[in-house]
Amino acid sequence: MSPASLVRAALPRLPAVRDLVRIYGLNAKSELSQNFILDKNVTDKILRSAKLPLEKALVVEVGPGPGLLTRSILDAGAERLQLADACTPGRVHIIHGDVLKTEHETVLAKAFASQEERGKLGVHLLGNLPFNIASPLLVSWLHAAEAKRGLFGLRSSAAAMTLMFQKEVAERIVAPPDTRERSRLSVMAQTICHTQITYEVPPTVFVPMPKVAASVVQLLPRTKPMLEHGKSWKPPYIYHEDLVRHVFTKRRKSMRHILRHVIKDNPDRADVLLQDAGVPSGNTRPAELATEAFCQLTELCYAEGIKVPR
Ligand SMILES: C[S@@+](CC[C@H](N)C(=O)[O-])C[C@H]1O[C@@H](n2cnc3c(N)ncnc32)[C@H](O)[C@@H]1O
Repeated sequence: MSPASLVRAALPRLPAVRDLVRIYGLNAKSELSQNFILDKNVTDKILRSAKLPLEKALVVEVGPGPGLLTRSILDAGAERLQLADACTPGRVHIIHGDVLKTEHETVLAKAFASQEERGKLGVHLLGNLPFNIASPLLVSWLHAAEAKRGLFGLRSSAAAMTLMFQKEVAERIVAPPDTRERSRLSVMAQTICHTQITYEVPPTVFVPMPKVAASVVQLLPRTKPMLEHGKSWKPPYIYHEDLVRHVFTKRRKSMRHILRHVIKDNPDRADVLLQDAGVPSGNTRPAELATEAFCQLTELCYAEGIKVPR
């Protein structure tokens, strides 16, 4: 028996999640986007498809609900929910609160007794996210990853994210240029991370069954950020966000048209900037633009002090 399985064998058995749901009379609340997975085969598959080395990692799970995904995380070797806490002392720390309002520092302070310990572990953010807050949460993490802040600032390789989204949102996050799904979220995410769908989850595995399917997306922060291009300065990510958002609000227009309206006092500059950013033609539409070209355009516009409508 391996040491890990010895520890596991010595622990009291956790009640089955289906029993916990029954014992505590848990009802999924739609206002909290609660759709639970009560099949461990599914949560194990989510973990396996993530292919993450979790043994030496702090795993931060958002919205554990009845805790089945939590069990799969623990079985994958990560550090250890209330009942799970009692059965696996010290491995689970629970923070009650709105994830959008919880400071990363609160999580770090719960997980690590000292500053020195923080550098020793990688961080993985995992979760079957509440669909109603998934996109704003991801964007806030992208900002933190870009700035190497909080949970994303512990090591040179920033925190990996393995997160379940509504299928349609997942497809937007990973969408390459020239696809129907290509959107603001695709460019924002792909500027900072390598993205891929690792697992498609059919609606039938959730209780209650949602109207839409879900997909697990893995986002691995790039070691060489796209917004730098070897320069000693870089435009703020928030400026990039403003430009990308503005451009996609006019997704049916050409890039030339959009940019000419942004640079009202010198519209003829638009073609030069697009050319310098490597955009093949002024007629290119926002969804056809590669992430690299968006980043170059952001750099050029920022360097020229161009104000982007918010
Ligand atoms: C889709 S359920 C997933 C539950 C569980 N992980 C599973 O897979 O069965 C989303 C969970 O996030 C929680 N949640 C909803 N809004 C939240 C918020 N703003 N902050 C933290 N958790 C939230 C819900 O209570 C629920 O437990």
